Amino acid sequence: MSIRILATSPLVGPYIGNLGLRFPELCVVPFRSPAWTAGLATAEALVVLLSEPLTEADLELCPNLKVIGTYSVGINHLPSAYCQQRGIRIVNTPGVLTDATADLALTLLLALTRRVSEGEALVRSGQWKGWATDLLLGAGLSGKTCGILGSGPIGRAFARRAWAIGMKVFFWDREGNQSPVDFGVDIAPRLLLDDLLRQSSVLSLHCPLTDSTRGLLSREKLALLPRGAFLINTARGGIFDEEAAMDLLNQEKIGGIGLDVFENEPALNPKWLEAPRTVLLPHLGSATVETREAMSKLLCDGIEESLRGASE
Ligand SMILES: O=CC(=O)O
Repeated sequence: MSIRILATSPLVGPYIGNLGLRFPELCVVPFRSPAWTAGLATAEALVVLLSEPLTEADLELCPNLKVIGTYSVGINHLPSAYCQQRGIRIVNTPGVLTDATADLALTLLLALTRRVSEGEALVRSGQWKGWATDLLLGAGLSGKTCGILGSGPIGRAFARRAWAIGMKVFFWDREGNQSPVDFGVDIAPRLLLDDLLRQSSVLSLHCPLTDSTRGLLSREKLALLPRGAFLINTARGGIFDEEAAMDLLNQEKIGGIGLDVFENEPALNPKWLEAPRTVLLPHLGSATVETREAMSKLLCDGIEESLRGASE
């Protein structure tokens, strides 16, 4: 039987299994295993994870390919321009992971500013001597400014959360676009990047990784942040210069960094493990049962629609 749908994971929930009932030519095998490579020759649909980058050369081996489903909202691991040229549809999972990702960004921000990891480590170490006036004092957020890079659904969802804890919100997305952003509970100004950086006590990244956002926050740009600012990234590694951010952190110019994503993850720069005032998570933005199931459903529905649409 020749393979029509080539997936690298059963995903969360019953949806890939159900798709297999309707398309028996579905096969789940590890990414880049010999069986996966062999399946490319007949595959009409590929299902991959965000940690499984596809190249043009891979897709050259798929003469029948109609659709690629990625279990992520980000599509920076796929050759989009090539897909467009060949009429290969990309199905991703926007919308359903918005709240989970914004929740995680807020979790990082609160954990960082209220020194949650240090407090927990102290309690678990058995060294806690009791309540003290100056024990692990953190930074308050109410009344402070929050700059948000990216005014898409996740940036706006994070803005609502920042607003709810009393922060004053500003956005930036594309240079030159200065129309205010209505984020559902308030309307926030959109600033030029340098102005936003100069004013952000907290900077949270919510833009995709593209040719125009890769390396966007260079050493010079990061240096514009006010002394003691907090940087949160739940978007993608590669948007800011990690070495420069670590230098600014060590010089106490940056107050703290909360990261869910890294350049070259999971092989992170070992300096992160030694860096002070950081909270580091293993790319958990969409990691709730409800969200991952909703992502599976959206992805499998999109694959089915693409295959049926193509054969009708
Ligand atoms: O990072 C997570 C995603 O792109 O879904």
